[in-house]
Amino acid sequence: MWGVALAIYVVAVFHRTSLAVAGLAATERFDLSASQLGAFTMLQVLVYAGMQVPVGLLVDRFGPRTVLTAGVVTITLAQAGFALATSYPEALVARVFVGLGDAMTFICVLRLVSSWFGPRRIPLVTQLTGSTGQIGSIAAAVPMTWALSELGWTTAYLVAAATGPVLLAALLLLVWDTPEQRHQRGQPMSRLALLRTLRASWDQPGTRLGFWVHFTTPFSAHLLVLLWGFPFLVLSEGVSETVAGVLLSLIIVAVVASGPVLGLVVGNHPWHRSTVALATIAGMVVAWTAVLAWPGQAPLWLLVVLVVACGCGGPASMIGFDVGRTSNPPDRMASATGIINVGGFIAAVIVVFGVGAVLDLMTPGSSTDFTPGAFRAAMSVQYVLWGIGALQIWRYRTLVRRTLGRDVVEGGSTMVG
Ligand SMILES: N[C@@H](Cc1c[nH]cn1)C(=O)NCC(=O)O
Repeated sequence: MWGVALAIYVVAVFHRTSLAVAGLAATERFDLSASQLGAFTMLQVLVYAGMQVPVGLLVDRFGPRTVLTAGVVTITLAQAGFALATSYPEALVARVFVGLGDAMTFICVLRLVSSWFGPRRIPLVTQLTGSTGQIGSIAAAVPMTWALSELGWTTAYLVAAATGPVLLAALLLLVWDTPEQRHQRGQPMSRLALLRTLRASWDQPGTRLGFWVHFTTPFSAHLLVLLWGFPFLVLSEGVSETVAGVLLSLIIVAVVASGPVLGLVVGNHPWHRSTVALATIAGMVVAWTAVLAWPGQAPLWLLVVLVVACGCGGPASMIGFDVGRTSNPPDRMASATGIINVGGFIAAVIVVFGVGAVLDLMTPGSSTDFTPGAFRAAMSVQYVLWGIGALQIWRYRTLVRRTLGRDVVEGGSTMVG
């Protein structure tokens, strides 16, 4: 069951990131400007984030199997549509539906993990799920580059979409909502009741703690991988483009390698989950401070330390989901997961735009010849988010520790009420 759910998540991450290496091909095929190309990713991510809370509510109501089925069908048809699109509007609509299908995946997989595994195993399996999922983005890089050049746009994307029917068959055959029930439905709810459920999830200090953990831990890795890592390393730290590429790939290696370690630590010491999150944040702050304060260009070993520290932030963000799980009753778990997942998205958007804005401010005219000084100031935007996030984590961890006894948390049980 978990293998099938995990494969669906890996493929969703693949579809999500499959445009990253196809930018040039997309520009030629649809005759796009740079901002039109950016709109693909922006729209897809916005839909993904905007759907987190509604999808969480749908999972609580209809069960993960049903919503995951809808997700696989949606993302497969969307990717097939993207393969066949011949105009910019058609391709844009296809990317919107890729974001929609993607939004239906992760929450369902986490819900299945919490129904199928024992409380002590859940943190480790959750981490393995998150880390393994990132393999999808590796598959979307090298094999997709090859497929685009050898098979061409339409065939490459159609082959990617062809995984859908296979996954759908496996899902329908093997995935049940719980070991006892094929479908686990929640109560039908009026709009008012839905709002009440959301309110109740948000009112739980544990959901807020999860939100702030997910807000504070992964944005540094997103900042480097999504946009600014490459120019920062090349223009400010003076490494070659090849070394910059290797350092950015090392982030994914750190994500995949540190996930299981964090899962084991958190599974064995659930009372200290937020301490682990805070320690990971402290590690990133120290590494960034050393790099930014280093006179001139930082040595390579320090840049390696930096990317590894940032990579650990991805798995640390999964602690947020675990806190949300143990702070909410099962029938509200998915909506709490949706709320928590939005935290990481908000922080990533703020930091990517914040760094861009400071770079623009520090660089006269419309030049993109950013200086090391401009990069130092721009990257320092992160301290504001770390500061706010760490304070909120501290605040809500104090509240959660008052609400949930240590024995309850260490028993790994899901809170009821
Ligand atoms: N925190 C990420 C997943 C992750 C795990 N390890 C590194 N990254 C997350 O929230 N993912 C949501 C999704 O839909 O992928």
